[in-house]
Amino acid sequence: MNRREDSRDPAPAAVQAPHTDASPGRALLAVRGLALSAGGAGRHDADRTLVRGLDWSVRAGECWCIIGRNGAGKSTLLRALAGVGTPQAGDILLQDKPLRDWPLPALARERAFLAQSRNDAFSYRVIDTVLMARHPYHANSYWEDTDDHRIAHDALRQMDVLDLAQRDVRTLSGGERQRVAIAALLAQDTPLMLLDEPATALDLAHQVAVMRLLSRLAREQGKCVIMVGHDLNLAASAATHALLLMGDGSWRAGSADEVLVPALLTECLGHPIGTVQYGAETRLGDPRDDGGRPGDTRGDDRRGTDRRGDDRRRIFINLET
Ligand SMILES: Nc1ncnc2c1ncn2[C@@H]1O[C@H](COP(=O)(O)OP(=O)(O)OP(=O)(O)O)[C@@H](O)[C@H]1O
Repeated sequence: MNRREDSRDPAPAAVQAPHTDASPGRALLAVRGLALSAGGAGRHDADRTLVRGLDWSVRAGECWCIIGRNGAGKSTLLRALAGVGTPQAGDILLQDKPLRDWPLPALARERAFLAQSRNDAFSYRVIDTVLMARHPYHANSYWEDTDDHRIAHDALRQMDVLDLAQRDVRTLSGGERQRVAIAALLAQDTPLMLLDEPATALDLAHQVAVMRLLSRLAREQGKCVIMVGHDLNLAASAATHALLLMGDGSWRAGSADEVLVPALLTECLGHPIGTVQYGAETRLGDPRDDGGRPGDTRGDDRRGTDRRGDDRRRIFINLET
C-alpha cells in the first residue's frame, strides 16, 4: 500500500488498496479476487458482503493481524484461509496450489488453525490433546514417537502449561485451556499459523508472552502468522503487517507502519483513535495532551513510526468515550 504523502488528510472512504505483491519473495499464501458473504456460499441469507475483491499476498516471516469491527468477517476470512467453507468467489493459493486441491493430511502439515472457541465433549489429558496435533505426521500409524512427545512437551513448556500435562482438559480454566490450544497449534509445527483471537482469556503477562512468541516465530523461524485480534496495542506489538476489514466489503492491507495509523483505524473501527508515544525518556501521559484529535496523525509524522528499530512504542488510545 502506498503511504499517503500527507497523513493529515482524512482517510479516503472504503478505498481498496492494491495487493502487497510489491514486496520481494514468493507468497506462501496468495488470495486472489476473494469474495466472502455472511453465512457463506449457498445460503439463501448470504447477502451481506463481508469481503470483496481481496487480493492479498502473505510471505514467510510475516506476522499479520486482521482487524475489524464485530461481524466484519474476520473469523469468516480466517476459516476460509484454513480451508473451511467455500468462498463466494476468488481463489486462495497455498504455495501456488489452490486450497481445494490440497489433500487434508498434507494441508494439516502446512497450516494450523486456532479457532475462536472450542468444546471439550470428552475427557482427554492435556498432553493427549497436544499429541493429537502430531497425527498429520503419522499417515499410517496412531502411535506417537519420542520426537512427538518431545515436541508436545516443548510446546506445553513454551505456553507455560507443562505442569498441567496430565490434567483433564475439562478441568482447566479458560486461560489455561486457551494456552493448551495454542500449544497444540505450535506442536503441529506448520509454516502457516492461523489464530483467531489467541489472546482471549489470557492474563496480561501471558497475552504479551504469546505475542512475543508469535513475533519471534515469524522473525527467527520464518513462520507465517495470521491472527485476528481486537487489542490494537497487542497487535501493534507483534504484527509486521495488518489487514483492515472495513465492514462494507472493502479492505486495506499493508505494513503495520502504513496501516496501523489512527485515521485508518478510526475509519475501520468506527471509534476515534489516536496515539501517544512513549520510550526511555518520554513518559506516558494524557493522550489529549499529545497533540492528537480523532483521526489526526500529525503526531505520527512528528515522532516517526518505526516501532521495531528502537525502544519507542506507539500505543493506541480511544480519545472519547
Ligand atoms: N451461518 C451463518 N448464518 C448467517 N450469518 C452468519 C453465519 N455465520 C456468520 N454469520 C455472520 O457473518 C458475519 C461475520 O461473522 P464473523 O464471525 O466472521 O465476524 P468477526 O469479524 O469475526 O466478528 P467478531 O469480532 O464478533 O468475532 C456476522 O455478521 C455473522 O453474524
